[in-house]
Amino acid sequence: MGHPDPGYGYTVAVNIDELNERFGIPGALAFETTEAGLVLAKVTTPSCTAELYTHGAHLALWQPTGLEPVLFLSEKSKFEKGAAIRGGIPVIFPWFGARTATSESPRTDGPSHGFARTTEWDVSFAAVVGEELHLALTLVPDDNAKALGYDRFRVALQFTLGRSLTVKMTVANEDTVPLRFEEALHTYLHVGDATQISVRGLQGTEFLDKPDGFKRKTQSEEPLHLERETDRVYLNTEATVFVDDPVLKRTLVVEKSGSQTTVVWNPWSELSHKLADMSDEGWREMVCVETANASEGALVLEPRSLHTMEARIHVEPLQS
Ligand SMILES: O=P(O)(O)OC[C@H]1O[C@H](O)[C@H](O)[C@@H](O)[C@@H]1O
Repeated sequence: MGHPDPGYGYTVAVNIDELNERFGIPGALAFETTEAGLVLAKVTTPSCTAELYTHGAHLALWQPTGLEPVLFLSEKSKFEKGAAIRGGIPVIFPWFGARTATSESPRTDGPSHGFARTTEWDVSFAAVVGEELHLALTLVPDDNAKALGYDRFRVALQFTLGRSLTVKMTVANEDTVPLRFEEALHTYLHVGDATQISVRGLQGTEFLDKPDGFKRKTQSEEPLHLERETDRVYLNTEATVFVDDPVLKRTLVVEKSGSQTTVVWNPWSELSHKLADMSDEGWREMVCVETANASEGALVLEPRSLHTMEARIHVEPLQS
C-alpha cells in the first residue's frame, strides 16, 4: 500500500490481496477493486450492509437490514480517480466550497470542497463488535496536499456501521504554527420526495443563505419545507436535525458533537440539470444535512493538538 502514482499525485497503488489479508473479516468485510481501479470495501453484518470507497474515505451505501438505504447515491455519479462521488458522505477537508483567502494564506487554488474527497485514504483498522462493523481510515499529507500548502496534518475517520451509523472525524495539527481548516461530513440523505419532507431542529438559528447572496438570516419557521434551491449554512448550532419523510414513512435523525455548523442543501431542478453527475430528477430523492465546521465556524487548531467532530444517524418510524 502507499506507492506514489505519478498519474494522480497521490497514493493509489493498493494491493487488494494484502488489504484483504490484513483487514478482511470473513462474512463481514471484503475489499475489491472496481473496473475504474477504485478500492471498495463491502460490509455485511446482521444489522446492515454498507459500501465504502478508500477514494475519499467515501461511504456510498449504508442500509440497515430491512430498511431502504439511508444515503442517497446519484445514479450518474462518477466513480473514478480524480473525481468526487455524488451522494453518500463526501468528506470535506480542509476547506468548504471554493477555497478562499484567509489571514494565514492568500491562496485560492485547489478543488471545490478541498482535496480529502478525491484523495486515496489508508485503511487502518477493522473489527466486528457485536452486530456492528468498526472501520477506520486515515489521511496524511501526500504530494498534492503539500503542493496546496497542507503538509503537517493527520486526519482519522472512524465509522461504526450497524443499525445506526456513527462517523467520527479527528484532525490533528502536527505543525509548529496554528492550522486553520474547514470540514464537513457532507451527508446526502435519501428521501422519498424532497418536496414533501419536513426538516426540524433549526428554528431560531442564524444562517447564511447562499442562493440569496450569503445574506444572514434567522429561520423563523418550524419545520422547514423545501420549495426551491436551498443552500443554508447554519451557524453556532449543535442541534439534532430530524428529517420527516411521509413517503418512506420514516424520520432520519442526525445528531452531532464537536460541530458548530450545519449545512442544508438541495439543488432543486434547475441546478440539478447543470450538474453532470446528477440525473434531472435526482434532487427529489435527497437532502443534504451536513455536520460541519465551516464558514464563520472554521477551526483554528494550535500546534500539537487535535479536534474531533462526530455525526450519528439513525432511522425512526414516522410518528403520525
Ligand atoms: O458540487 P459540490 O462541489 O459537491 O458541492 C455541492 C454543494 O455542497 C454544499 O452543500 C454547498 O453548500 C453547496 O453550495 C454546494 O453546491
